[in-house]
Amino acid sequence: MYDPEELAEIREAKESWEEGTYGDTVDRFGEREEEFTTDTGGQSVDPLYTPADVADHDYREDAGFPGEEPYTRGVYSTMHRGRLWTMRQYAGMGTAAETNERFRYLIDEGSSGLSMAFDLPTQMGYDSDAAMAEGEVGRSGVAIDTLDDFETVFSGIPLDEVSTSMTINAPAAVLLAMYVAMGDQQGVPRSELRGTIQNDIMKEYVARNLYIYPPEPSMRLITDIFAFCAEEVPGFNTISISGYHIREAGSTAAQEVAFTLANGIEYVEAALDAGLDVDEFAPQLSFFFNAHNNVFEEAAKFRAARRMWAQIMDERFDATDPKSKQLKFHTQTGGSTLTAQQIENNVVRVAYQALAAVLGGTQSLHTNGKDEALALPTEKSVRTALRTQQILAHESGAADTIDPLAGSYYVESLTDGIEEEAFEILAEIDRRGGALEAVESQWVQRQIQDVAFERQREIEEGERVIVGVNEFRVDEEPEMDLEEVDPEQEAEQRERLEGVKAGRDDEAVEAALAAVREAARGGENVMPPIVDAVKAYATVQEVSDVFREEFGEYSPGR
Ligand SMILES: C[C@H](C(=O)O)C(=O)SCCNC(=O)CCNC(=O)[C@H](O)C(C)(C)COP(=O)(O)OP(=O)(O)OC[C@H]1O[C@@H](n2cnc3c(N)ncnc32)[C@H](O)[C@@H]1OP(=O)(O)O
Repeated sequence: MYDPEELAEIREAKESWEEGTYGDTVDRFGEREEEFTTDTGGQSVDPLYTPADVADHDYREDAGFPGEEPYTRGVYSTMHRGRLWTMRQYAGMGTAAETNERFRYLIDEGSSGLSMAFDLPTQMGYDSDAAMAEGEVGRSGVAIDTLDDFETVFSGIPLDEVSTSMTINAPAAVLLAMYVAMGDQQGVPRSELRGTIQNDIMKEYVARNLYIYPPEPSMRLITDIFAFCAEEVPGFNTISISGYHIREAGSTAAQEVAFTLANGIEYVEAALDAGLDVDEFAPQLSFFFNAHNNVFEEAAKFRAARRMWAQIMDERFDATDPKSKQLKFHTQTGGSTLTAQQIENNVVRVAYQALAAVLGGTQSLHTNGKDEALALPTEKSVRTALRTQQILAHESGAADTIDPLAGSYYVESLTDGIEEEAFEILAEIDRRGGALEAVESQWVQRQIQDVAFERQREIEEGERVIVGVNEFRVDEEPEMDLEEVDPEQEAEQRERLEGVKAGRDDEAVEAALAAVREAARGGENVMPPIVDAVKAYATVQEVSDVFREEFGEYSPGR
């Protein structure tokens, strides 16, 4: 990209700067650290970057233009100038009615998409009246037992006007079926439904641990969803391949990218093995990443991930539809970076993390509430979190030009570095027989644990400064006004479920569940019978139990 002669001059001038102007000062005063590294320690950070650091860059091949391959600069041609990212605050409160209230509040305050958090029993395919559910109903999100709960959650919310993301994995097929049934009830054509189901079982095995079935049938459920959506709900994102939890478990930024894309590759291969055509399902794959504190490293990570996915889809899978190669992603600010000490400092952390996500070209963003690591966020902290996005969108200028960090010698070098490291990890995963093998043998988990352990040591020994935790401490009682879950609501939800069960047509439920079983045993797509079952008010657990009986349950460490 640069004239070789000019480059040689720059290199020479930099050497003389290093020896003279800079070197003299370092000799006299030193620097704050012996070695500077990126937040996750993967790359050392030089004092200064120059054109020499991007000398081997080919602008068109490595950066290109927004909306064009390799999508380094963004998946859409106008990016945030054309449409701001979706402000999508993750929420789910105890009962369906409370969740409906919070959703309406968020929409009134300017949220542009919904993101539904489910309680643990729902995420594990249990109803609120199951013994396993005791003490957990409505705690970490909303309890959904039947379509009746969905009707309450979405009351007054037209599904053709708002897109909804659902953080549901093992029982994703059932909740997707409920969303489709809800749309049918509201008279919204299926082709107009917009949203995302997380549906990412691989990262449950790696980091989040909310799995039910063994890998093979889990993959079958996922590819059935891909096929069903391609036919019936083509605008829905069928999966949100998530690096977020991998990073929360302690990975580096490069590992986050590598393990997430490796899981993506595993899904594409499973779908191809199931006989789908790559361009039929790949446009609706979506991704989900974390944003930690190092603004430049994080922005570079998003750029690298886009460039890598385009290459993988092109070279490995021969995708031809441009949409198959566009890595669209949601970002959530880093939960593990929040501190209980001086809780208001979290607002500042979240703002930097959100800036990184926007500079990195995110499609959708959740900004954490300052209290989110401790409890469900209060209405006030949710509002501040949303306002953080609105200030970024309307006051900071960060959304006014596309990929503004491109061309920064530093950020381009970081982008290259993350890409290189992540491709090396992908090659190692290939050598180990693919992502599933690497996860089942615990290799992936061990890689993450090693980094997490080292990071914890650095914090404990004061090598890594966490403001308010190991430095800049104050001696004060944390002032916290945390959201509390009403203990009565568990009993209320059980009664509600009992009422639905008493009022439904049991024979219709039996027949619908039998059809689900038949599809599970045979090769038919399981989605149409699940839609029928939820319309008959079969519960999440009743459908999940059919699969438990047919597929068995997973226990790790075979
Ligand atoms: C931690 C916690 C836990 O563990 O419990 C969690 O997991 S929370 C996990 C929470 N997860 C989430 O919330 C995941 C959210 N994910 C998503 O929303 C999706 O997967 C996403 C990342 C693809 C974003 O989808 P989205 O609908 O918000 O945004 P899109 O980018 O698809 O844009 C919406 C529509 O606008 C169009 N559009 C957007 N921008 C432009 C532009 N500049 N020019 C022209 N068109 C544009 C798109 O083509 C699309 O249209 P069209 O639709 O017609 O193509």
